[in-house]
Amino acid sequence: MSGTATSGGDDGRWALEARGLGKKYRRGWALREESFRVPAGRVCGLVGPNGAGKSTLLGIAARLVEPTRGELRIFGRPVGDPTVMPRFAYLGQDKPLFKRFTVAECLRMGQELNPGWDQAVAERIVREGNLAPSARIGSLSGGQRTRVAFALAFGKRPELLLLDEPMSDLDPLARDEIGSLLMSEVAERGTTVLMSSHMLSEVEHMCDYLLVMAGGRVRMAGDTDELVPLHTVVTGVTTDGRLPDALASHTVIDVRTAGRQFTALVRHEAPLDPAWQLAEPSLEEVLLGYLRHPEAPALLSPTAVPGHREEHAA
Ligand SMILES: Nc1ncnc2c1ncn2[C@@H]1O[C@H](COP(=O)(O)OP(=O)(O)OP(=O)(O)O)[C@@H](O)[C@H]1O
Repeated sequence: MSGTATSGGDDGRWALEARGLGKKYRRGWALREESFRVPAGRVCGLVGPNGAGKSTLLGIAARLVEPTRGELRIFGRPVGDPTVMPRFAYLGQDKPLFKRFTVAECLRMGQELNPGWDQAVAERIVREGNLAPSARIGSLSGGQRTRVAFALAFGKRPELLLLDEPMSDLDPLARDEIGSLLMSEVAERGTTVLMSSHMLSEVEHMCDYLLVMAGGRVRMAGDTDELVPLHTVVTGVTTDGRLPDALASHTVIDVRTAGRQFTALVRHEAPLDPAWQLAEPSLEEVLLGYLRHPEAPALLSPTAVPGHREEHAA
């Protein structure tokens, strides 16, 4: 983990720390006074169904959305603190680039606005997409515009990258290339990434931390390595069409029956019946279980709970 507690009272161990963070729109709460944290140096997948509150959370972190309640800290500083802005880059779903600018002019703007600008990195991303520096943004395809937006985000050399469904309009090759670039940034520079995505295979491949949301609430948060092994896929037989009583000793997240057989994703809280067939689920299976059942009891690992002391995070 790359973040450290720094002088001046800020605590760099937590890239994001939310306490009672809420956002209410006229039609209701988009984020319901939630508390969680994301350690620095991690790639955190932000997962949830449409309308879960993911963009709202990313918008609050990027200072585009004003919270109604609570507080969000970035690297230990309140999100409104002027020292926070240069430390993150945000890539929203609509990527608002100036359409009349050329690609080169966009990069020049990035250079002028950002003191730590890395022109070589930004140019490389543009070049690998075969984009002419003289091409106007308005003439580019959606995926090509996304590439320029990525060049601007990476060129800023941020400590925190806030990405709202960043790769949804990239072709498979560009997706693979930008994904690798993201992973090498994380490995080389300890950049923290908070990335919303509906592509569970992408989340499984890239993310080592999770924030699962539904209905404006956090349903699961923590280290993937800690969360996944708390679950088991149990297969067994029903009795007279009923699920076995012993299943009720565990938290059942998702259960399906086919003929006399049942398959359940459970959070095991006691030894599991040896008559059942047991398997460790993939991250994708766990995510699907929680997405299908947003009413399942929330699961936050200690690292994800603000105020919880975490020795190995220091
Ligand atoms: N500017 C806004 N004004 C009013 N309501 C809003 C606004 N932005 C979001 N909402 C509402 O807040 C809730 C959460 O929306 P949000 O965009 O954060 O969800 P999301 O998880 O990012 O969804 P998606 O996966 O579809 O992008 C939704 O019910 C949405 O209608």
